[in-house]
Amino acid sequence: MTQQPTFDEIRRAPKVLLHDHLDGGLRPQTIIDLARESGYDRLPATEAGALGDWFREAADSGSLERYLETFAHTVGVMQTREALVRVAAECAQDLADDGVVYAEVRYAPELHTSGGLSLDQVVQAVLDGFREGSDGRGIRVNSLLTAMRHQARSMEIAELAVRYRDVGVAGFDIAGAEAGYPPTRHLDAFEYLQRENSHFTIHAGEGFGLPSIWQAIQWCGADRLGHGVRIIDDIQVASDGTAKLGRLAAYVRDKRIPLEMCPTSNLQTGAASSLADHPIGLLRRLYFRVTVNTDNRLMSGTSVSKEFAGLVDAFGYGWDDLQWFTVNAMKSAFLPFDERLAIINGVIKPGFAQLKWQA
Ligand SMILES: O=c1[nH]cnc2c1ncn2[C@@H]1O[C@H](CO)[C@@H](O)[C@H]1O
Ligand SMILES: [Zn+2]
Repeated sequence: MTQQPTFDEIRRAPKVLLHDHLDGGLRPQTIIDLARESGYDRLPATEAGALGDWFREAADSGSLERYLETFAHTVGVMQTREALVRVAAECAQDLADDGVVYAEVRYAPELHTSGGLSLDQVVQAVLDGFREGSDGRGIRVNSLLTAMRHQARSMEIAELAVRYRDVGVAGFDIAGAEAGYPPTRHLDAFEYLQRENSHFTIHAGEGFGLPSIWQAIQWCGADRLGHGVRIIDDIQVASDGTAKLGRLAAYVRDKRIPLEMCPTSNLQTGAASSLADHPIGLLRRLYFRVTVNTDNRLMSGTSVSKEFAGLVDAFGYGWDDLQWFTVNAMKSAFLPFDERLAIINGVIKPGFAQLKWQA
């Protein structure tokens, strides 16, 4: 009971994933296959092991902008219906193999139209892939549609998200380089989504600090924050460990605004310097609504189980902590309340109870 969860036990626990990019989670061999089929000739390596290494190393640059450059190769091979169905199906399979029972996986439809697909065709292909890959595997995967923050198509993408909301699109997001592209550039899209009673999350407080988080919440009305790590800039910790929250940090905690934290990704982009120093330790101690996520499984060589195992090592977390993160994530999902409750009470709690009992 007091033993630390092992990696194998963590893998068997029912987990929830809210922040994972479809174009950041391809299997290296799939990239190679799809590049060959489509004639994409710019891959930096042609052997799966070497290509996986290249992504992890290239993404480990200390800069969000350089990290994002690696997506040219994944997006480059995701331009046909067949490619999108395959990538989405394999994503669902890989998450199920990792023990994920509910996932919201995001991607930017506007990045997948250079082969002639319409935005609707892109969304339909990914929905079909998730359905195919989830079938019979004890996982449910919904889509989040992302708009790129440096582009001007957010209204179109928001409308797309609303159009598909009853058939597997759970919400909307904006992503891309943060500095210089404040979320308020897309205010019309967020106001439209609010009028439609729709859900959205915003990447904020990763490559840029508090003003970005403040805008995302107080101007745009974000339901959740992608990353949100820089919220610690609004928290002062005294030498005796007591913490004083500024007004924004207090608001985020009081309103139970979910933080979609992605520890390994933050180490690569320089948003945190080491796992032991990652703000997740403090934020968990202060009972912010922290969730644990992968961001980009390919670029970070990670999975939800690996993120959990890393946190167990760094902070000594036990089963109760891992269950708390998981229930937090399920409570924060863009699903109807009764469906969230059914997964918490019917899947998560019994699954963790069994593992705790065995440990
Ligand atoms: O951590 C991140 N921060 C900001 N943008 C990101 C991150 N990871 C991926 N993307 C961006 O989101 C797009 C759609 O999935 C990706 O193509 C990438 O440009
Ligand atoms: Zn992200």
